[in-house]
Amino acid sequence: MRGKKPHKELKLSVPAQETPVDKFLTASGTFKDGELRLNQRGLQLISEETADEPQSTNLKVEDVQLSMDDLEMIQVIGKGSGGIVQLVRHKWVGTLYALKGIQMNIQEAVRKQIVQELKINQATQNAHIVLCHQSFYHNGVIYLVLEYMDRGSLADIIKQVKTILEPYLAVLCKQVLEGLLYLHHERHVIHRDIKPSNLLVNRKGEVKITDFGVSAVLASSMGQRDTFVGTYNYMAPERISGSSYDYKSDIWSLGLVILECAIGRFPYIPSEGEGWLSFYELLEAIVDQPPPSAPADQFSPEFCAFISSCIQKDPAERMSASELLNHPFIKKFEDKDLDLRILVESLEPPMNISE
Ligand SMILES: Nc1ncnc2c1ncn2[C@@H]1O[C@H](COP(=O)(O)OP(=O)(O)OP(=O)(O)O)[C@@H](O)[C@H]1O
Repeated sequence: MRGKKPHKELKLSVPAQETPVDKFLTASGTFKDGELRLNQRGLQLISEETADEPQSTNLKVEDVQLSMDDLEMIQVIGKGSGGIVQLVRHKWVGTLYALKGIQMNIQEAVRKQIVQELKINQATQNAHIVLCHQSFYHNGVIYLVLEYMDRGSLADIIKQVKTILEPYLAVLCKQVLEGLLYLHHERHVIHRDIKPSNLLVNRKGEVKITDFGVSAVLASSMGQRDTFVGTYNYMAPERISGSSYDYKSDIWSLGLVILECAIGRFPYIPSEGEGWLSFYELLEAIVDQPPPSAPADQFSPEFCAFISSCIQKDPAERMSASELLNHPFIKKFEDKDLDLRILVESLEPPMNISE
């Protein structure tokens, strides 16, 4: 088996229990799961105590509720494990949105992800988190109306530029850390799926975190009870080995992403001339091998130290988001007035859309 090409993205789908969709639908076509109500007129979260009371049809929405009829489809811009993401335009106002549709084939794990994503999105407002304007349920699909990030994801960017220089990495990383600081400290949320395709960029040079499908609100300590549907490449060793984990698992993932952007390839490589034997071999490498590091002959001491402060196998040795925001690598470029716009303007946008 040796000599095989490395897997690009290793994904594992856990077998899930199917529950008939009508278990979650009321007679009026409202998707209902615990404290969550979602229909064509929008989303409502109600407290657990009132969850079993008769349904109020009076859903509260902040603004005028969007429906499918208001949106003109432009094109598909992405595909994730939950469904497709389309670029849409508001027919009357002209605003562009990314419409993420999640098919309600209603497997237990998928349903949990959606409910989680809706709850976290509903409560989250930060300059470095992709805004979810609204959500609605339509014909068996749950839709999230997301802020459109017109330069796509970091995965799209590194496909084009191969590597990103340290000064830009510092600016980019600072924005992700601010998003993580908000999630960890203010919302007590572990994102759990920080990876290049979940860090989105716009033409203003803003970087924002998205995709809360597998995120978790940390109560006291987090065990290994959750099933995970997604990419394992960026997963921290303590999560792979089933130990308890916390916010620091996001820091590990961020470190790997930033190192990947710097060196132009996923940091774990198989031994010379050999491919990964299997998905499990990579997981084993993450758990058993020393963590990857930035080559000292190619990068500044500050950058190497920053990467090492993130990619520590012992989570207690990893810095927190707030500590990393004060790291010399981030500080070094803070007063240089560097704008990520300069980098993104030189790139091909994922598609040509005129607003
Ligand atoms: N708000 C958005 N603006 C612009 N593009 C987006 C937006 N949200 C998602 N996309 C694009 O759609 C792709 C798919 O997103 P999605 O969150 O469904 O899955 P993913 O993170 O790529 O994969 P997975 O579901 O396996 O985690 C993203 O990689 C990105 O390119």
